[in-house]
Amino acid sequence: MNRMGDNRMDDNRMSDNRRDHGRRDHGRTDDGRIDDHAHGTDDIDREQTYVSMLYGRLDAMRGHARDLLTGALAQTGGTQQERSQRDSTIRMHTDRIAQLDAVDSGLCFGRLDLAPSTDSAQPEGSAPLSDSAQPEGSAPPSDSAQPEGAAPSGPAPSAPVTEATKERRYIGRIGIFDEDGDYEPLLVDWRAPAARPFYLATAAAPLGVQRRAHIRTAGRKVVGVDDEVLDLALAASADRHSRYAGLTGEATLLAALNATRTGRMRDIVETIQGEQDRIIRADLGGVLVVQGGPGTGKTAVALHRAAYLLYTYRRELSSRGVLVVGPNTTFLSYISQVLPSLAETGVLLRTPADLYPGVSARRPEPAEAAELKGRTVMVELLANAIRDRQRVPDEALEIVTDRGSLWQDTLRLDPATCAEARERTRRLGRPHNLARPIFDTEIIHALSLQVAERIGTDPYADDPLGGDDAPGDEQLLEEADLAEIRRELRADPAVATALDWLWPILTPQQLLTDLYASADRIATAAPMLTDAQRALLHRDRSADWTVADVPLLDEAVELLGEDDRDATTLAELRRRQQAAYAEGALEILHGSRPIDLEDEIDPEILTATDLLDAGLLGERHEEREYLTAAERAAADRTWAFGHIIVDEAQELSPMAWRLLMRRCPSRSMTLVGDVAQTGDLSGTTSWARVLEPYVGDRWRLAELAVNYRTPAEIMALAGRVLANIDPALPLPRSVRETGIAPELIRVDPAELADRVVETVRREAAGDSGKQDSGRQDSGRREGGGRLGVLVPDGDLAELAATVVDAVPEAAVGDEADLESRVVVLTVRQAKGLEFDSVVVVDPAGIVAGSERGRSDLYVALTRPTQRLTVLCPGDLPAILEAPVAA
Ligand SMILES: Nc1ncnc2c1ncn2[C@@H]1O[C@H](COP(=O)(O)OP(=O)(O)OP(=O)(O)O)[C@@H](O)[C@H]1O
Repeated sequence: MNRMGDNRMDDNRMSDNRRDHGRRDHGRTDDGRIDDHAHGTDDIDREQTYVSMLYGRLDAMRGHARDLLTGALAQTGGTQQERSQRDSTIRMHTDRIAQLDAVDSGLCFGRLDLAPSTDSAQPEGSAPLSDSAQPEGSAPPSDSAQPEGAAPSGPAPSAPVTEATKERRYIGRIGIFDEDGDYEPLLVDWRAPAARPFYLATAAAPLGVQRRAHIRTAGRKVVGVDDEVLDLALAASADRHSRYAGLTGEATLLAALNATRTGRMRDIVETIQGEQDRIIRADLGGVLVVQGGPGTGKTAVALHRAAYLLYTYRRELSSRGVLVVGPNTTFLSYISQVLPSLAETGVLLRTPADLYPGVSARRPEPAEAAELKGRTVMVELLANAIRDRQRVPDEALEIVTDRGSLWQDTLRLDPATCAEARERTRRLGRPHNLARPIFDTEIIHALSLQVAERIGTDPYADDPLGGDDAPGDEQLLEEADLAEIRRELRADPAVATALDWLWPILTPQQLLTDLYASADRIATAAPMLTDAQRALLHRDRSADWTVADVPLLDEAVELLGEDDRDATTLAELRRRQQAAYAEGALEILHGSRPIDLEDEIDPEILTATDLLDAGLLGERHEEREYLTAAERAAADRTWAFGHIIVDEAQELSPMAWRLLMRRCPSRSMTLVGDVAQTGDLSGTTSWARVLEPYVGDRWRLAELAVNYRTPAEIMALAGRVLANIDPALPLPRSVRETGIAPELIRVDPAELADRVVETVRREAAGDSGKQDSGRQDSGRREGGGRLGVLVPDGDLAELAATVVDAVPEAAVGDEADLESRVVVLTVRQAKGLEFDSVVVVDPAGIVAGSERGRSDLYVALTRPTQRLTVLCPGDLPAILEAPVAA
């Protein structure tokens, strides 16, 4: 295992009232070369002019893409190949329009003023920086600026830099080039090497940057410019008064961190910090583990890394696709906007419950059962269960054949023949379903000998006078006759029934359903388990699948061999996806038609929706080639992804790791998580243990140590719980203080529900009732935003009902709408989420609820961005009273 460069920041906490620290003093640092204005309206006006120009270009690019799409949609007929080509073109233009729509908000967010003739020096321990504004060659980036360009592959060489780009470089969500002027970069994609100094430059290592500006916009309007001057002397003097050196774009960062949450995660492209940037841009190959405490930006980093990899290694990844695995559907919907806002739509987002195509595992089950199913002993158990289905009858099987009068008879398969056929077949070591033809051959052969004996034996073989056969040659049938008999036996329904009984073709679903439903089958397959463990597996035949069943289904396919029926399902899935896609293309085109058409549709103007009728749509459905890698991968269990990113990776069971590793034979993976937050019993507390079977010690570790979410006051309380989990685990340092202490409230257990409602009403109404420093921040809305109520598993139903009674718009449990003002969840359901204000109900109940209850409480306490209230029925639990770990 290699540790990536030291990512820790020293003493970098900000409080709201210090947010102006580090802003530039324009008078002191003007180098005379850069057009310098007083910070204020002049700055804003100047940036507005530039930003408006960029939007003009964006609109032109969109208009062009729309015209191309309209043209492609208008084409009809042609050969199969031409139609297929046309559909790929339609897909490309549709995606392009969607991308350009997505980057409209916050198109340009940064500016670098560079020292004259200074190359951006390469930061220590990082990939080389270059002045190139695009990832490959001198053409505009194919992914962002133009769909038809050559796709880049691998880190890019430098491109020549013009005087203009040396002096001032604008950074944004996509690259835009001056098509009328030598393709000079007007806006540099944040992922391009040329944008890197925006994230990495510091006063101590300015990388050629003299000034960095964060441009804040609302819609297309510039509303603020936050400047930083990267001047060592100025920074040194400021640092003497600062406790938070090392952060970039402090003012913009603080505004983002303090902003009221919406229930959807935002991208952090404007304020990525140096330690995060190094992870985002780490090499594609190998396994990278990102370990970090709560709120350190692991999820944000993982998603931006996906966008970066797709940009930099597009050729490799667009054909194999990128899979992002998150803990549950609520979490996926929480993060669902991030990649589209970065103009990346081709990533497949999945929960562990959805990794087996065609199965959506939603049934909850006891934690102990899930833990047992997550153990690797299940591989042996499944293999046993399959062997158990390869039967040998206790007595001879009678098969009444139906093959014409010649040899219509009852054949007999005795146990010894069946056992021998089974043994010979097993010895070849093929998966069960794929071995069936071999078993069939063995049995058919045995039966054909029986038939031959009955109809082909020479009655006079022993009679030297009875015929012209040589003495002892009893068989009158020739090989061709025997082959005919075998063919007829194969076609005989009675023989087929016998074969199905002896060696049934099984789907993984059948295998597991039959196994779980039979105590006898479980006993045979699981001699290594205790009675109590075997009882955990037993369940009703009609019960739905659980998350822990998914890796077992997948493992079962490996042991059984692929079943043809999966291919049929796949074909149907593809057909439906194509239909949905074609409709989507029309919708997008309709949605992004020129604004002036919205008001008054001109009947003279022909739009693509007029040209593409239902018949054509139907024809388009026949085509298969234009599915993206992500869409094809979603329906294909055997798909090998180009890269896999796993969030909350500490929660995966050993069996789930086996499944994921099968999906990524190249082992190009980013695993983000926190071993202090592991809640599932089958999750891990050691990355080395998880990875050893797959990559030995050949993996890299990057650590994130700064908490961007949870204020210092709340982390001090959470630190007590962490020290109780493991005093050796480091507590991430909060980047900011709010001056609001968490409230720990003892309540009468009999009044718990009432007190929950009272607190929810108070928080939802915005009357926090707490001491506040009186500071008001631009991004902060006192009492506004989202409230999370986190309760012990067993209390969810009752407490949620009480809360919904009082606050009808409250959302509850699995798949809750996170945009609701109030959301009631168990801690497990709140994994990875955050709220402006959190009410943790019954911490002792949360701790007692599971063997990993202390980790659950740690997770619960670290969800707020602003305020925390803890309601404790009875006494305060000791775990919250313990001294803060050193
Ligand atoms: N560089 C940054 N700029 C702005 N916001 C950031 C930055 N880094 C992290 N954040 C914000 O901090 C919050 C926590 O980030 P994130 O959810 O990615 O953390 P995490 O490490 O995955 O947390 P957990 O393990 O607790 O789920 C999010 O609101 C995220 O947007």
